[in-house]
Amino acid sequence: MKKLLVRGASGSSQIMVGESIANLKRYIEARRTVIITDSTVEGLYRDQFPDCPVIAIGVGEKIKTLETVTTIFSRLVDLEADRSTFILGLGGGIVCDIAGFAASTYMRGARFGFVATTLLAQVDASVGGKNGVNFGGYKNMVGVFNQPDFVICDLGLLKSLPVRELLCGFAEIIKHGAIADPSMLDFLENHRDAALDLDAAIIRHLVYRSVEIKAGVVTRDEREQGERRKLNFGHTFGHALEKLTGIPHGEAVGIGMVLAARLSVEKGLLGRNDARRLERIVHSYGLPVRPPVAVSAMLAAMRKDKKREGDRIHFVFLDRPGHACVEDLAFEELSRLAKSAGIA
Ligand SMILES: O=C(O)C(=O)C[C@@H](O)[C@H](O)[C@H](O)COP(=O)(O)O
Repeated sequence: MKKLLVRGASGSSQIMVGESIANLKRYIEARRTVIITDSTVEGLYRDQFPDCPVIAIGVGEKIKTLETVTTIFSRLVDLEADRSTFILGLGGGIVCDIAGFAASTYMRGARFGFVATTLLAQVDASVGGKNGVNFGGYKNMVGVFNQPDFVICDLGLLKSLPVRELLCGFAEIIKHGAIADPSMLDFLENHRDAALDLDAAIIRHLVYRSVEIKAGVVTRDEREQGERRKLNFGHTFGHALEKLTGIPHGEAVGIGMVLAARLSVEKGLLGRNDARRLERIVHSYGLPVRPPVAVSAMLAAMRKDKKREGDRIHFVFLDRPGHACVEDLAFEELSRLAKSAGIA
């Protein structure tokens, strides 16, 4: 097991890559803990849960709402949970986002931690202290920055993931390589089969390196005033796609990265071959690379993105493989770029 630290205003968060759910009792006091999970994870791992009350929510992006949080609050009240109660989110990105938000707001804040059960949650969603829910169909519109005490990334749990869900996690791993580490892109190309087979050493390296990159960025810019915006590479198009089509987050981000790379070429920042290479990598990890809806519709949906400021948005480009830059861009300029790139 290897540990990494995220330092935030609300405290530090210990990310344990390779720790096992079997050791959970070392990190929590079962008699003071309430577990928030989803029905799928409960069905798979209930026998490995410590002996404490369980709140099981439904599955899928559609339940990432304030209504679900309200249900959780009612259950916490019924259970007589108080501020000394520890909330353990045990599941994928949606469970972690909701559990972190419920914990951060229940009685003005209870302590919380996560066991991240999906690849996407381990390399991205559970790390960094963004907790929240969707609102009005738009992604993560209501939430808080608040670091979990710990995150357990049990790599053994990944074996039970449906393939489509596993591939979504690779989208965020590719993103970390694309924005911060060119050698990770080489690694992803050279070890594709082993990575997809969840070879222990390869997946440990990819999860650890992803968390290392993200932990560094978040520690330097927890509140997303500058560098953290780079973690949104592919997400401006991605979130619009999720809103319009309901495709899973990782697939939307994969397509979003391909589009953002093409706009980076159009802007004269990135070489055409580098954009094509990124597209090949995304495709080779079984992820779609073409948007199922018109880019013009995505551009319209982006106007509701929470990163929008007036008629401008912070858009993440690549200026070389393994390096991102952020520009404050007018929507008009974004449309013009998309048109001249031939994608709108
Ligand atoms: O942690 C971040 O910061 C990120 O942007 C990482 C994203 O991959 C992640 O999907 C995040 O939840 C998106 O945040 P949002 O603020 O764009 O909703």
